[in-house]
Amino acid sequence: MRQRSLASILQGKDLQLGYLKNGKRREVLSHLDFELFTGEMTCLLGPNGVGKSTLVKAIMAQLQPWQGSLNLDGQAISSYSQESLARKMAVVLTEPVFPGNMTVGELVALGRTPYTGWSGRLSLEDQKEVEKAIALTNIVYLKSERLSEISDGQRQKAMIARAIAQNGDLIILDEPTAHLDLVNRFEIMDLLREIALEENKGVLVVTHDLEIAIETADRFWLLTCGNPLLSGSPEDLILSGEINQLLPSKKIQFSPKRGRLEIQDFPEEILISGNEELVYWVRKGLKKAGIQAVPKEIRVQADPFRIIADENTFQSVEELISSLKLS
Ligand SMILES: Nc1ncnc2c1ncn2[C@@H]1O[C@H](COP(=O)(O)OP(=O)(O)OP(=O)(O)O)[C@@H](O)[C@H]1O
Repeated sequence: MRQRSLASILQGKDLQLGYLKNGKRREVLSHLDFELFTGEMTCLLGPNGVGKSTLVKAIMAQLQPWQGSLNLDGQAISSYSQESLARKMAVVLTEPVFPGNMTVGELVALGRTPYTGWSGRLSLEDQKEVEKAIALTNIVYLKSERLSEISDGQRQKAMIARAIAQNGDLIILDEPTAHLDLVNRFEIMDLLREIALEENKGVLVVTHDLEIAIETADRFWLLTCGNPLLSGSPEDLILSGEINQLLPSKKIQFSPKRGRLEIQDFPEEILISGNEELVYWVRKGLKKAGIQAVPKEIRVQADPFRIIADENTFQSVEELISSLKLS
């Protein structure tokens, strides 16, 4: 079993961030405290507009904090030169910004720019780092493919390989799974966690994928309007109920039992008996169909699947709903 070796790589203390608009200050985040560790994947979650990308901009040294301190590896981020910052930290943003005729191999090699200087010529060591990044992300077969001729998921892996080739201690990704299908979203997040663990890097992922993040992240940072940043393992935040800070509507809540979001107004008054799993899905079907009451008890049987209601037997949830709607 692999052991995580955690070391604090990024620290924010009493941070205040915002923008100047028409000469006026517009504060976005204040009194922000956090610590990011190598050897684990941290997911930053929060509603639209709360300031996640603003925080990423500050970490990338593109936005100067109005107050507080922001340190990378014990040194103020603002004191790094662009080149030395690029050797410490790699960033993957959502939108593809590289020309479509560039090959995957060329893109990953760009990760070595902080080391190659203006010539861009790769040393043997640079080449080794590029190969290693390509192998780690399982895209060896894509090396000669053009960016315009591969899928979104493959391109995202190539972008991650470029960040790995940069070989800093910290990788930051702003919504790396946007536009990807479910399987690719899982795969990318799983890959990022592997990299954090195997390569002992700090990985910070901004994401809206709560359920995938629960499956893959070691730590959550929850950012909600007007509250301090909440940091903890997903499991602890679920058990304490603090995860619901992300869900301002009482109607949609996180179900600790099911490990996912659920609409809370299930018609519990409908009596359904049988295997818990089967009952759950029958109840869900009735809820979605807007059926609030049925005359008598409903029984659900497994092997073969049957729903018995009012002496009638149904072979599917759909059949039951059609019959209830007609009665
Ligand atoms: N360049 C800018 N100038 C002024 N205000 C900005 C600027 N960029 C962002 N903002 C404002 O800062 C606030 C936070 O924006 P930010 O993009 O950080 O949110 P976010 O949490 O990343 O949102 P999302 O989940 O939608 O990506 C928003 O109200 C936004 O309008």
